[in-house]
Amino acid sequence: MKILLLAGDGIGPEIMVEAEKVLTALALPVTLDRALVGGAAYAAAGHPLPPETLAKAKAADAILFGAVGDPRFDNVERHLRPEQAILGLRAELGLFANLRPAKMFAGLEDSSALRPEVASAIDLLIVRELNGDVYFGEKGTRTTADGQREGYDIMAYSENEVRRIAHVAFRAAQGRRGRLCSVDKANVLETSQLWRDVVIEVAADYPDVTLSHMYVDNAAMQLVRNPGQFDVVVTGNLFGDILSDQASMCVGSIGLLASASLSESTQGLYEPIHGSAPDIAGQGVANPLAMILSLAMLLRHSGGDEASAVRIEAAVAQVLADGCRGADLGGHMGTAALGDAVVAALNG
Ligand SMILES: NC(=O)c1ccc[n+]([C@@H]2O[C@H](COP(=O)([O-])OP(=O)(O)OC[C@H]3O[C@@H](n4cnc5c(N)ncnc54)[C@H](O)[C@@H]3O)[C@@H](O)[C@H]2O)c1
Ligand SMILES: CC(C)[C@H](C(=O)O)[C@@H](O)C(=O)O
Ligand SMILES: [Mg+2]
Repeated sequence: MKILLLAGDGIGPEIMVEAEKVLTALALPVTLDRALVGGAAYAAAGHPLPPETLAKAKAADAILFGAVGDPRFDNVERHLRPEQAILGLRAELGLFANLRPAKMFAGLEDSSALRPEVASAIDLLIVRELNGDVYFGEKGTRTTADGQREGYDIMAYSENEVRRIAHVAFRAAQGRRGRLCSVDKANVLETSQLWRDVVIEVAADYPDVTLSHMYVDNAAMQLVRNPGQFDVVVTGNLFGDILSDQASMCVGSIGLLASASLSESTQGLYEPIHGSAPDIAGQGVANPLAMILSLAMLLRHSGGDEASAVRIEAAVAQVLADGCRGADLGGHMGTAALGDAVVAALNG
């Protein structure tokens, strides 16, 4: 398997080193390649997703992605901003299905932003559509009739886009506890009404899955009131982005949530849900566990290597059960020490 490592910006390179340690410890028959992406690529080559990087991504079986984003480039033209790299990869590779699992690790109940008895029940999967919505609709700024500046981003979903993500979500629910909650804003948005109608149509193919619907404002509330009620949540690009960051604090830290971005093929991109964390970059304190868990998802979904994925996940669970904590979880272990602890648990 050919894996492309795109470390990116901020804490991206720091946490990527730890994932590479884990990969080395597993001694799998993989070939690794690297390329610049994000602000690092913009600084070196004038574009956040240079053609060489995109070509390498297309040729890879899987991509392990750190994070992009650099405050130095927050004011460059939008199409050259570091974040365009990840958006470009999602679009160019047809990565429409973003799986973001959030599960309470044993021993972390007191680290949740929620009460331990509420948090301990969390075992959910957010299936976020990744190729549509306001992210990819027509956007711009214009001048209104009365001379004001106006920004706009068109929210749109075609029925085919909804149908294909709905199938992914229903199949995921079949492999879990058989419950799917579709989150939308159908009381206000036409986009969401079509979303809901199509999800209901697709449900006919999955009589073994119990489908429910929830407005996104209520979903945000229910996620902190009683997160244990959720099994699989399917939602659009923007709502999924927001709800997944929220879910991360319900299980203790954004430094724990991994993700898989999947296409129609076995090719996928795997990344933590967090960003480049400029506020802690370069200090060696970033939590590498989301990155390491993203590697596990890579091996499972693109590598077909369930055994290695389970080994990594068990090692991470062991490390957390043993009390290893970085600053994000109220502890003192640095990025490298946490990576070393996972490797030790793998070998132990
Ligand atoms: N997929 C991506 O590459 C991605 C995702 C989200 C944000 N971003 C970009 O990252 C930059 C920073 O964005 P932001 O600050 O809104 O979000 P962020 O996720 O980078 O950071 C939010 C907060 O969480 C903390 N945090 C994040 N990851 C952590 C980790 N592994 N360990 C410990 N603490 C961690 C940060 O220190 C910060 O306080 C922006 O340029 C943004 O566009 C990129
Ligand atoms: C960096 C940004 C474009 C990205 C998104 O909004 O999808 C990030 O927040 C994420 O969650 O991966
Ligand atoms: Mg996000």
